[in-house]
Amino acid sequence: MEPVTVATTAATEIDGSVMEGGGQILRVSAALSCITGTAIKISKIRAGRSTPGLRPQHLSGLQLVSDLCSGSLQGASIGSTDISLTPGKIQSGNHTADTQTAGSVCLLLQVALPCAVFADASSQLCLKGGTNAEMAPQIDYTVKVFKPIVEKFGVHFDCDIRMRGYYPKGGGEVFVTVNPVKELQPVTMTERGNITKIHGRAFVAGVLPFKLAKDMSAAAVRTIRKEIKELYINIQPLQEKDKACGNGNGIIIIAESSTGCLFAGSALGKKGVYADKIGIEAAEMLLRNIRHNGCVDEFLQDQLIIFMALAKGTSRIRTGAVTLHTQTAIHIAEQLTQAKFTITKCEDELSSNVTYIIECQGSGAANLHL
Ligand SMILES: Nc1ncnc2c1ncn2[C@@H]1O[C@H](COP(=O)(O)OP(=O)(O)OP(=O)(O)O)[C@@H](O)[C@H]1O
Repeated sequence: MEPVTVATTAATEIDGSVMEGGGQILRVSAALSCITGTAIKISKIRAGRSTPGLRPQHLSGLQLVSDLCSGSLQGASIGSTDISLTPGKIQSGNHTADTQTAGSVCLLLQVALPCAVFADASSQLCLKGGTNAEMAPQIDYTVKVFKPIVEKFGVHFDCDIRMRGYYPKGGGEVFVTVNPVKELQPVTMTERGNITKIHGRAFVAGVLPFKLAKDMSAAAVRTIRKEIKELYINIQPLQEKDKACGNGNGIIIIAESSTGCLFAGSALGKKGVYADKIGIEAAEMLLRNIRHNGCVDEFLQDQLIIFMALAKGTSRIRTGAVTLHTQTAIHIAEQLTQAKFTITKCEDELSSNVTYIIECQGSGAANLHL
């Protein structure tokens, strides 16, 4: 058992440049610092990136965690490469974070959610920034793919998308209510089953013509059809009206399996890129993620590591190729908790399919406030 306590010992040093070397190291280590009560010092933050140090999304994520755990956050400003966080008691209630850019609200939730689960009562998080941003989950991914799967660990939250926001303006706002839990349950997801359903949304917002949404959807359906003949594919073209700030377009396509696995492919419109290409990009991402016989896509993999590390008991998840993001999250989780991960390669001789089982003996973090 790892009690949720107030930090008393020397700070654990985290190398922010290790492995993937990006913002994820900050989120996993800050959340685990908050939950385990361990003070941390992170150095060489995003050292290998073209703009090293904290970007607005990382800074507001750290400030949010510090606020959530009544912590002391030192050295955190835009561009800082060294910060320290000394956590206090996790506070339920209202917390707000604003990237003031199109920085992803989903990445704010990624760092805050595990912390809020260990509060003494429910938390209300008002998160502002981009809802559908590049290199991050789209909010639709967080709600339709991530949420049903983390519920298996016992993590329950509701998300009200009050305003969508896109690059470069941002201006999106989501309101998330998180319920606390005593401890997290381990999860086993090793049987992929058959793909039974493919659905999604292709959207335009602001001044962009509705035709773009229809073109993204049609191109995505055509691409998926080449590999999957028998299933009805419903990718709804949508015009975002009142609840959207600025201009944007994008698509997310979700596949469901007979055993409850969820996979997604997604893409966002970019200046000068044809809508068809956006649709094809998302469809190819989805196909890539269901071609292997794993139970999660390349993104959910890394997003589940912190919950596996915190759960009480052994979790097992079958994946496709293990990403560097996942390996990095494991590295940090093992540094800050007693969790032990192993990765086993599984080769299916009949199908020549290669999958991996990520197994974790969780640290069994206990919420002593409940
Ligand atoms: N298309 C996508 N769908 C779902 N999740 C995604 C998608 N793209 C990225 N993610 C998730 O977003 C997170 C991105 O983490 P990452 O550390 O790369 O971002 P970051 O904080 O912007 O840092 P950096 O700029 O240093 O890379 C990961 O958890 C990843 O799984």
